[in-house]
Amino acid sequence: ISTETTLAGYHFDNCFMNAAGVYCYDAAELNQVQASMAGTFVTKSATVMPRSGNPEPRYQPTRLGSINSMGLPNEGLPYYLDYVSQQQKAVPDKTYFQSITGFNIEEDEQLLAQISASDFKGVVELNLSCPNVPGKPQTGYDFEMVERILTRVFTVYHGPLGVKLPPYFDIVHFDQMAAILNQFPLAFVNSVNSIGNGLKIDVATERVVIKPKHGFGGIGGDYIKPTALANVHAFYQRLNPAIQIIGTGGIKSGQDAFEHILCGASMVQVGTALQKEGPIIFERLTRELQTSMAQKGYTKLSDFRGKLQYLD
Ligand SMILES: O=C(O)c1[nH]c(=O)[nH]c(=O)c1I
Repeated sequence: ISTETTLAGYHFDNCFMNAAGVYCYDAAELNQVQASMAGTFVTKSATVMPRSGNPEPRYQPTRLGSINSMGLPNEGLPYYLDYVSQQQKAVPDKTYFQSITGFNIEEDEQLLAQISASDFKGVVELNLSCPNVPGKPQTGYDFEMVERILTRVFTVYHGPLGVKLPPYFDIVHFDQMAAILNQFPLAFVNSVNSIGNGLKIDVATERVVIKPKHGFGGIGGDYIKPTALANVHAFYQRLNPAIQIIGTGGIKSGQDAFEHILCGASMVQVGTALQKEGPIIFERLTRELQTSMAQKGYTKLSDFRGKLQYLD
């Protein structure tokens, strides 16, 4: 029973990987995902200059998931390009993901120019959905801006590239975003990023649990799985089949991954649960997914990918 997959024309031995932001800040963390059963890794979203991010505490696990307002801390794109370049030489038969995010179109173009000038041979994940930089709106909710960004991006960059989207909650928004995304030769769409600007409260102290933004932060974990599944399936139904789906959100078991794939995902990313259990989680998730598949007589992901049935 195989959990291998293909994305952007590349083969991956396993369909599981980390979600950007989790276990991918530096070489110490990335090495652990690289050494795990994950099929590959994606780096922390990289910006033009290194960033220290928001004041701590800025991440809190909760009983049902997590809340974070990291504020885009990262070592800057050159750091990650160097790391990936090393891994391309050390472990050449794997394809890696570089996440990037600019503060405007010019920065997006600058980041992509840096990638083009490097020996990077992987897949770019353009993050359009960071909810935690004060004053920076979630680009994914500004449809005209998304169209302008993608028009510029595909004019200047010609390698495999996908976008990380925020969750949408309105059918008309799925229709409008799909109409924009279908205009571009995207390798994939990754749904979903955290549900932005949630609030977790410590009732004993009557205080919020993270410092930035009066305690407001992106929500991950069990809370967001129904929204994640809906976004995966909505785009799977609407997008040109050449644009694959990466499913992210609420995956903490093999069955959760099965559900994302049934909704149409070709790759699944793990955030909150990876943060809690560490990269060893990929062994359990892979085993559990294989068990789910075996119980249903499936031997490969394409046996059931996108085959969610309706009641009508
Ligand atoms: O606060 C962050 O760094 C962050 N946190 C998230 O939950 N999603 C994102 O895309 C980012 I860039």
